[in-house]
Amino acid sequence: MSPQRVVIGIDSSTQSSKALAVDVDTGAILGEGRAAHVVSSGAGRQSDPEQWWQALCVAVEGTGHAAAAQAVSVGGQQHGLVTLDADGAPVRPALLWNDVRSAGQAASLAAKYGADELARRTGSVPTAAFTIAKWMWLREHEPAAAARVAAVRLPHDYLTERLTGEAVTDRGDASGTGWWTPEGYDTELLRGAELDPAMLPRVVSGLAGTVRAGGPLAEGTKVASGTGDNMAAALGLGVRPGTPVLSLGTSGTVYAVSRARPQDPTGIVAGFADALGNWLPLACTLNCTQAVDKIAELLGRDREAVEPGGEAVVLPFLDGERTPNLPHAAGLLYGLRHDTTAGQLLQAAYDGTAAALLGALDDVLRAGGEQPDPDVPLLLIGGGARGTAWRETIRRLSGRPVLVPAAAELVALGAAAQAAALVTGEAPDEVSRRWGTAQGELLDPLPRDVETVERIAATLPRAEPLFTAP
Ligand SMILES: Nc1ncnc2c1ncn2[C@@H]1O[C@H](COP(=O)(O)OP(=O)(O)O)[C@@H](O)[C@H]1O
Ligand SMILES: O=C(CO)[C@@H](O)[C@H](O)COP(=O)(O)O
Repeated sequence: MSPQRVVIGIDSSTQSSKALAVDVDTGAILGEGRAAHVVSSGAGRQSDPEQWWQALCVAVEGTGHAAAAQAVSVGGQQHGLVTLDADGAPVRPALLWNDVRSAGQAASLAAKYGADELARRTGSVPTAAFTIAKWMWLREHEPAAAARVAAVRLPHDYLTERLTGEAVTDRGDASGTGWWTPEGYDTELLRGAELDPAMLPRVVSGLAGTVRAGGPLAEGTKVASGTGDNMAAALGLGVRPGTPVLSLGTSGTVYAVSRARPQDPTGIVAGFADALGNWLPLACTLNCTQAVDKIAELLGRDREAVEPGGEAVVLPFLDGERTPNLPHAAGLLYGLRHDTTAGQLLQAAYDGTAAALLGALDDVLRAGGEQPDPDVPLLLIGGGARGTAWRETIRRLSGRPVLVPAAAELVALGAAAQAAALVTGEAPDEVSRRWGTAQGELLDPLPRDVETVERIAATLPRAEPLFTAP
């Protein structure tokens, strides 16, 4: 019998690091580790990159297979601005994807270059989430810190560099910066943002380097390029173009792999690259599982204790919002009556959250050149996909069949597939398909609850004046 071949895939997401040790030949999960991250509250959202590295080490050790792993790869939360000084130490905490303080800088980019032009060049009209807006915010608000910056990284680049010593990124995560184009970094946009391209990592695919001494893994272990967490989940599912995916995590995302390059000038759909040679049109909400959990907590109810009926509408924009692009919004409850129950209010929070994502689903497919087909199952992933109330809400508001993969950690699995590809020579998405990672429970379609969808859609424009900048 040939010896077992093991790889480790890591998901460094907003709330935590998760690592899976996976058998390369069978896809069996041999061990799992995790460690929580601290995210700042109040004005802005920040995390200390050093803390991600410590969490990665704990999670990798928690798999119980760190020493045996033949290869490793990191999927990470997208867009975050990691700034390093000349010694490679963080200049300040990373500005995260859900920090909306950079909304003004995103708006000024659109005003300067035009939304059409930005979408044509970079695939996306940047919102506050994009790294370029964060860099501009830093230069404006903390010039002394910006002046000390010698290198700019994304979260997964930073971790790959801690593992290997190599300053590298991949096309998928790079496509969320706002300065990447398929031909390379956009030097004009970088000049406008006063960022020296020499401070950016090289874009690689496949092998990023090997593990250097001092971390949780054996020296010389192969390290794959890694990618952004949504690109990693797409790889982890092995999805083919046109299959829609909806992810319920800290962020809500809806996306599909496409062969055509998306360039949506409305800004609803971000025109990301996937981690291979295709594209990943994606819409993202800032408020997803945590907003619903917060409302359940305020109501003093278990997150599953929903009740049908009533006419309440919750626009769950607790952190401001990105889809729709309302960075200055706050949460709103409308339609309260004497007979509204707490369970109905909680259901309204699920509905408002899901409607924002599902409303962008067809836009995502069309941006990638696909015709939406309501009979194609929607793949439902992320922590929220474990919950019955979430599943039923998505079924009812989408009217589609919903497939919930049995595998829970698809970002870590996608990273593991990248690592396994280095061992076997296969393409990472072929590895995932061989592992059968998308298999799971297929839930039949429910009749679409058009009344609720329309009630939410009608409330938003009426509330919009409340959501503009004070
Ligand atoms: N059984 C469950 N039912 C509903 N929601 C859940 C369940 N387990 C976890 N969650 C939600 O999943 C979220 C974490 O999702 P995850 O995809 O791991 O997040 P991240 O975006 O940080 O990777 C938590 O905020 C929690 O609300
Ligand atoms: O900003 C986006 C996508 O554009 C987010 O999806 C981040 O990538 C964070 O992901 P999670 O921590 O929620 O997985």
